[in-house]
Amino acid sequence: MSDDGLAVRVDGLVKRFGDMEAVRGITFGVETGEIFGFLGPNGAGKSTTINMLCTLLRPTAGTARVAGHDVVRERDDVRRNIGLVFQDPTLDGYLSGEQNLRFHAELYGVPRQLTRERIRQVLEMVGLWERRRDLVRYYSGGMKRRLEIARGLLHSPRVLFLDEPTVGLDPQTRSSIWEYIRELKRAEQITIFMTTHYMEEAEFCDRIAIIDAGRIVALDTPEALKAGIGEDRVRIGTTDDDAAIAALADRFGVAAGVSEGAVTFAVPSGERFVPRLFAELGVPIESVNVSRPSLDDVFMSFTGRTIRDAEGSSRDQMRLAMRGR
Ligand SMILES: Nc1ncnc2c1ncn2[C@@H]1O[C@H](COP(=O)(O)OP(=O)(O)OP(=O)(O)O)[C@@H](O)[C@H]1O
Repeated sequence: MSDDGLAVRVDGLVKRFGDMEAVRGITFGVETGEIFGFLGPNGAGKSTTINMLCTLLRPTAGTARVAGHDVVRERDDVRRNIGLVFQDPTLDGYLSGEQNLRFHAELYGVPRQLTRERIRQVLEMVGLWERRRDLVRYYSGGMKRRLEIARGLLHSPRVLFLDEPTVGLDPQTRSSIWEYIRELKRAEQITIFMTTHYMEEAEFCDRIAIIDAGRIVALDTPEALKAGIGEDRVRIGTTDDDAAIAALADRFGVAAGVSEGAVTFAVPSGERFVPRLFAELGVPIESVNVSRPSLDDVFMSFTGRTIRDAEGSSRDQMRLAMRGR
C-alpha cells in the first residue's frame, strides 16, 4: 500500500515556468480514504499541483508520491492507480454514455469480463444508468460532469483527482455532484483529491489546504480552521468609509479595511459590539452584517484579503504581465 497510510505524499514540491514560480515548495500528506480539498483563488497554483501529482507535469524540484509511487520515477504505476476528472470535458458527444465508458475501459485495460458490471456500477452511482444509451451531446452540463466522474472511477483507482469538479455548474447541480462525491467515498473507499475555489464547497472536505500564490498558508479540517479564528466578522455600509475606518481605529482600537465594497473588521463578539458602534462611531451607518468565521475569514486571516479580492488581484497581475509583453 501507500507510505504510512498516506495516499499522497508531497515534499518540497516546486514548479517553475521560466521566471514564474507557480508552486513554491509545498509539503503535505493526504490520508487514505480522505476527501482532501485544495482551496485557493484563480492562479494560486492548484491546477499546476494537481497536474504534477497526476504525472502530467514534471516537478522542477521536490518529490511527490501517489498511491505509494513516485510521480517521476514510477509514472506508469501512478497512472494505473489514479482517476482524473479535469475542467475541460473530454467526452465524445457522438457516443452514448455507455459507449464512452466502454472505450475508456479498453484504454485502461479493464478485464473484458468485468467491464459490463463495472460500467453498470459506476453509472448507477452517478444516477445515469437509465440514460446510458443517450448520446452524450444531449446530456446537460451536470450529467456530463457526472459521466466524467463515472469514467474516472471505471478502472477502480485508489486516488481520484477532481480539478474544480463543479465549476460552471448551477448551484443545484453543484450540490448534486457533491452528493455523488460523498456517496463515492462511502461506496468505494478511495481517496479524493480535489481543487476548488468555492469556499462553501471546501466545507464538505475532511481536510483542506489553503493555497495562495504557490504556498500552502493553512491546512486542517474546516472546523479547526474556523475555530482557530475565534472572532466574528462585521461588515458595515457607511456614508464615508475612510472616516469610519479612522473612527474604528481611534475609538475602538479596531483595524478595519474595505473588502468587497464594505468596511470590514473582526471582533470577538460581533452582536455585542454592534450597539456600541451605533452609539459611538460618529459616522452614519447604512447597513450592518455580523457573521461567524467562515473559510473566507480563514483565508483573510492568513493572507490579509478575501479570496475574491485575491482573484481580482491575480487577474490584474495577469493583465499587467500580458501588457508588459
Ligand atoms: N504552462 C504554463 N506556463 C506559464 N505559466 C503557467 C503555466 N501554467 C500555469 N501557469 C501560471 O502559474 C500560476 C498558477 O496557475 P494554476 O493554473 O496552477 O492556478 P490555479 O490555482 O489552478 O488557478 P485556476 O483556479 O484559475 O485554475 C498562474 O500564474 C499561471 O498563470
